[in-house]
Amino acid sequence: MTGRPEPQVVVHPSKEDMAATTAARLVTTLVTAQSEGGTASVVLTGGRNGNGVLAALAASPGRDAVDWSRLDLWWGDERYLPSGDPDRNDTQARAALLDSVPLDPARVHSMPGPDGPHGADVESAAAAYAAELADAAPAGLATPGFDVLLLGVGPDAHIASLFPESPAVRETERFAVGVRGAPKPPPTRISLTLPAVRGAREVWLLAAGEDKAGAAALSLSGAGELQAPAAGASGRDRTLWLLDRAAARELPADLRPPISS
Ligand SMILES: O=C1O[C@H](COP(=O)(O)O)[C@@H](O)[C@H](O)[C@H]1O
Repeated sequence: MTGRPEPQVVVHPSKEDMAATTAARLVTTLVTAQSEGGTASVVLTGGRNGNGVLAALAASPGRDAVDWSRLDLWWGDERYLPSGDPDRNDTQARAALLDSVPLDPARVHSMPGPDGPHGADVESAAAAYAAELADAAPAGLATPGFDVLLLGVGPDAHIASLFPESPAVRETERFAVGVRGAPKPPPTRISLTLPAVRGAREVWLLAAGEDKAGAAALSLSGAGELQAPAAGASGRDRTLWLLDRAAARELPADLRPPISS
């Protein structure tokens, strides 16, 4: 994508350090956004690395610097399961952090599930989420001004529920789509699309663990977004790859920065 800053890569000594440092970075970014604009807006990710960051934030004294009542929360994707299902991304985020901070429930924009008004019709549920995004968007835009959009990176370089070579990763018009037949369970999901991801001010890709090394190297070495959806994720102001040492292991030497302590 032209006209965007090049991705920045930060390598942390361990997965735990990556989670704690990213949590601190998130606090700083949210506090700055709130002091400049009154509110802040974050898109959460599911997965092990995203939940690790939320758990680190819950455990950090810095969390009290955020005005949680003035934070809008959205999701990058959701596993299309009934509310409260332990495999839903929002259930896991609530357990890791959201249940322990004083959020305004009206600002928590979970994606629907099959127990909601759309039943098994995941395409309608995704369209409803796209409409919710549009309702919260500034005039003339289709998505809210996301300050930070978090993305876990799967071992196959998927982000959100945009899997390699899938129809969802090819979507260029809609901002949220239904996904069927995902290669990772559960097969039915809702996902933001690359156009929605690219509307965020900052996009942070989280990858810790050996199983992410191939995906990080592929995405950062010029692969196309159909093959490596993570390669297509970028923020308007900043794209940050936040890795641990194991996930950085296969990066070409010229892309591998010193380990940050
Ligand atoms: O299923 C999903 O997986 C990805 C990556 O998860 P991880 O456990 O391999 O880190 C996640 O980003 C996505 O939100 C989720 O629905």
